Amino acid sequence: MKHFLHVNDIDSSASWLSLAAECKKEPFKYEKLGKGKVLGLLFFNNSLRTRLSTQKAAYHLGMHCMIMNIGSEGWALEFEDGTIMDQGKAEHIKEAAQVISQYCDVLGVRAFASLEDKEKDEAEQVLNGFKKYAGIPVLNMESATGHPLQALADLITITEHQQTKRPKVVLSWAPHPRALPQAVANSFTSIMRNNPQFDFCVTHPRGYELNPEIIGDSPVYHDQNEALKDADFVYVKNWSASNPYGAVLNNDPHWMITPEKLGKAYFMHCLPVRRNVIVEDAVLDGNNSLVIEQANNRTYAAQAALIKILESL
Ligand SMILES: NCCC[C@H](NC(=O)CCC(=O)O)C(=O)O
Ligand SMILES: NC(=O)OP(=O)(O)O
Repeated sequence: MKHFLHVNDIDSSASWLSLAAECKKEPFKYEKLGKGKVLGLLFFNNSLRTRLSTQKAAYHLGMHCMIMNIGSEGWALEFEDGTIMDQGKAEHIKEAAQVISQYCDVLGVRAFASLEDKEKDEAEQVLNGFKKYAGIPVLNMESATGHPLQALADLITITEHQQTKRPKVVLSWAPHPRALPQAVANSFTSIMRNNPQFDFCVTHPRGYELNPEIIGDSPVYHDQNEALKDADFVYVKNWSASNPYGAVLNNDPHWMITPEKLGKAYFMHCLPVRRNVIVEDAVLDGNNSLVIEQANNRTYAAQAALIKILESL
């Protein structure tokens, strides 16, 4: 039984990319694989793309999909062991996960970082709680520290548009009014490092350092213009600071991506994106934006991950 929790669960980029391409060309090719199987999708946070593209992927695979906004419609869940549950939380993950697993064959979970307790976020309490107690394969639909389905869709998109053998790919921080998770930046960095054919670097203001274990030996620039020089793909994302954890330290509008900064490079963002805060209208409305195609590829990324899971059952 396979889970899809992290980009490291992509055992071979080449084979996953060709599987996704096969699904894009012929979406119903694996329709029989999921027949009679139920995919449960649990959302502790909002979603547009993840919810609809995963549901569409399930449809292509012949699976039935059950969706619950568990964060707002379900009982508040307790994740700690041995707690006296006399406060607000009505149900323990131990029962909830076992019950759900009787209804579903595969379980997708979206549970963002709290951005309050770094240790708990890094322990992936929610995702690992379901993995531990559900006993069925778990699909990460953005957890506290990662968004591997997004990273796979991004890898597909870059591969489809690259014009040279070793394109330069820059991950750039951009300002945002709210404190956002590091999950997207983490998974994008990990998938770039797992595919060293890309000339990858990161740029962010001081104070926004990502986890050093994830960054590894990737070059990091505090000067955005220096990082963007000769870029082929510019992947833009806000994330909150690491110290103090979850803080907004910088709102400098000079980090916003403009057509001048982008030059000839392609613009990428996972969406949803704040116009004229993260990126100027002219970039999103111009020919170099890949954001719509990235969102399209979410369906085939989810389909590839679900095929690998279904084949392991
Ligand atoms: N999965 C796509 C990104 C989800 C989330 N963005 C957000 O919450 C943006 C919300 C806002 O713009 O208010 C994030 O950054 O991880
Ligand atoms: N990119 C992404 O995961 O979008 P949603 O948050 O809308 O699912």
